[in-house]
Amino acid sequence: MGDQIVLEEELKMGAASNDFVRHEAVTGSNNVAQDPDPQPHDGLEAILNGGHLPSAELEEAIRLIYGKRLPQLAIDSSISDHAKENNFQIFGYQMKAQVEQLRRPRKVRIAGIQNKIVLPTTAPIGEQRDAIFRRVGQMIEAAALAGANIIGLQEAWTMPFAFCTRERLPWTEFAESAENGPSTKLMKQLAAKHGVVIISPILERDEEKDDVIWNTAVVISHTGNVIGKSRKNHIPRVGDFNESTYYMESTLGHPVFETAFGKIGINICYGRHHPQNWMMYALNGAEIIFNPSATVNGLSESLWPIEARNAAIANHVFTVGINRVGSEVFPNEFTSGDGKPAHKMFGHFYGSSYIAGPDGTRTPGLSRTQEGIIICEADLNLCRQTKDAWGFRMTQRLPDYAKELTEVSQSDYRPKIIKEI
Ligand SMILES: NC(=O)NCCC(=O)O
Repeated sequence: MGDQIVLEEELKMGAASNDFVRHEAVTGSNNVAQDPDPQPHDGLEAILNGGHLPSAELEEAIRLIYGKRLPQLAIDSSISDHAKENNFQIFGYQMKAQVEQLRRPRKVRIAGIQNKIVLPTTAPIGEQRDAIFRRVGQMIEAAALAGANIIGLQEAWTMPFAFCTRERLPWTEFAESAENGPSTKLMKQLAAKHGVVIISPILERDEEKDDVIWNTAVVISHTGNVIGKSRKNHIPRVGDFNESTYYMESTLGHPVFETAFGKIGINICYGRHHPQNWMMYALNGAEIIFNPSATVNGLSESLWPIEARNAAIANHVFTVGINRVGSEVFPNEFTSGDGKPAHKMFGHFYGSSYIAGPDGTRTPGLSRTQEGIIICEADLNLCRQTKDAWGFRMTQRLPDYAKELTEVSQSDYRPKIIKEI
């Protein structure tokens, strides 16, 4: 309970700062006209839960949208009250498997956390970072108190998503060592204190090797040790996602980490558009694949509910889509290379984090506008059960595709299009 009182105090501070950022975002000079979604809707779940549908139709809508109505996971009222008072959501669901005779259920509570930046992007870098540390630290505490075993954070959670600016300083000051940088130190403490695995996606400065920067997810064991790291395999060159200015594609391949709670892989953001990326983590043995993201409305929202869910189905795994939330305003104008006026605001990061199961069911999403924690108690036996039922591993004909892909990837390859003569 002591923890929870600290949590409450600190969360109040975080919520107050967040309101400030939201206010800045909509009133700052030359931003109002540029914000494509100045008053974002809270999302599908707010519509479904808004009492618009008679109960039979609501049930049918839920079945059609999510696959089925998943049983809710009971969250202690002291935790959900804390969350409400401090302006973040916390929801839990269960994805069950059939009972087997020879294997015990392998229940694991998987959590995803979506957060906003706390201070304006004009604040000193150390202060911005520490304020985010406090807020996310508090949300991790809440997730752990709700029984989460593996907690995934959003892409580059320690900083504003400043890559739109193409400026180096001050943003590259957020980069830190994956092994012993400030966020890793904090995550190690929290992981050991609560016995949870944490996936901490950061901007990495490889201090051991040429000081280069990477987009990296650090995996911290429930013991508080760093198990390893995975890096972003596909770097976007779309819209304002000017990330190729800062870092290169990973050279680490598709590592899978065996944690105390299951085998996990991390497919960072833009990698979710690449089915082979998900597939390689699954082929390397992942049972849960996290997709820490930062993406905005007007670009990817129609893709978001489909991609991680489809990957769960195609690969017989659980997937966790975690997206940043809020609007971020930068001190200097930048352009999007589309002939439109220069602006200071990156669009609206629409949150909507969710968890999907190998059987194609998914949890409802978190809000499009609010910070939150989504938890799913998943029985990992469902991976093998679905594999046995659908058998994609037997029917996917990998050797044939390997041969054809080798041919297609040669520069002199020409598509085999057969035309009527
Ligand atoms: N962070 C990132 O890779 N965003 C690209 C946009 C998207 O993939 O939706």
